Amino acid sequence: MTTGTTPGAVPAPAPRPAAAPLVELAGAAYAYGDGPAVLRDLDFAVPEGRSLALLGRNGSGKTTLLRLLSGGLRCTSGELRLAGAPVAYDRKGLTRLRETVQLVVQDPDDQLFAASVGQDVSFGPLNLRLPEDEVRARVADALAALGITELRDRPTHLLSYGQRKRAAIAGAVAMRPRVLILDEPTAGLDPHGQEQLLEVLDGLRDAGTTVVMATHDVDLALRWADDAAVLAPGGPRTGPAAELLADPELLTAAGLRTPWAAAVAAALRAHGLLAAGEAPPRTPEELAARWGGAHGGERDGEQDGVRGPRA
Ligand SMILES: Nc1ncnc2c1ncn2[C@@H]1O[C@H](COP(=O)(O)OP(=O)(O)OP(=O)(O)O)[C@@H](O)[C@H]1O
Repeated sequence: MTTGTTPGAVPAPAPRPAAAPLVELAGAAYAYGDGPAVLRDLDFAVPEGRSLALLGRNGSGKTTLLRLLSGGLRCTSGELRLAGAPVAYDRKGLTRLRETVQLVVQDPDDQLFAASVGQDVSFGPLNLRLPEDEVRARVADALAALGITELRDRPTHLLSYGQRKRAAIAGAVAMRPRVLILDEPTAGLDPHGQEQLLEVLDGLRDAGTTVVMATHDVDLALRWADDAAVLAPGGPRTGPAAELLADPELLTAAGLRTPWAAAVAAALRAHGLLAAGEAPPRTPEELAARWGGAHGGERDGEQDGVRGPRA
């Protein structure tokens, strides 16, 4: 096992063994206690090997859905399936699920509990009773992937909020999940921290990890995600992020605003500056580079370093 030093450099997960979706909810419903169903009749398969942004208004059930997918909550009806087989909520079944699916909750303080970063990140692999060398390699790789190798011996309570977020994500990454789920991971991060985190998540996805992120940030979702899942009153809609987040009816129904890039694309089209089928700009930098005249680059040129979803 190699121990990488480049952020985002983690070993690729094992290839998919089954034709069925790796993780899916089938006919799932969930209600807290005696309360009304938060989610009902939910069929939701996580598109594999891609990045997915989960969006919806406050209280629409994003966190609940993520907890159902990761086994923290159990459907009140319907089922969670792993590679086509219903998940057994016993120790063995949940261990198997957690080897495949890892959830990073929104508040890192709900996830970090060991004295030092290294101890915290090693907790999951140790729990799997992996050999010591393997645990060491996983911890080193996860810390490197998150760019926090130098924080290994730092007490967790002395970390900044952004560092705690990274440490919590490293703990999940050390489990080498094939599906990494994050609940609002960019909330509370400054713009630089957000960009760094998105690069880390891109690195994980490019290494083969499926990355699912709940977010309220439609601009970030459109820029970062391959796919989107929008929790709307009629049920969730899943599809290419560029398609769903340019659907005004869906956005209105889900209480989401129009992403900046979608509004700019509509304006460019209205002025005949964007041909049908031509990719719209995803960022202000790309707008300036392609349409900015003296302020930007070539009209058809792709600006180096401009981030965008994969084709
Ligand atoms: N522990 C709980 N007990 C009872 N009801 C809960 C609990 N957690 C969430 N709910 C309710 O379930 C519904 C969905 O909540 P959830 O946290 O899944 O939504 P969300 O889309 O993640 O919201 P937000 O965008 O505000 O984070 C809400 O009506 C909420 O009040």
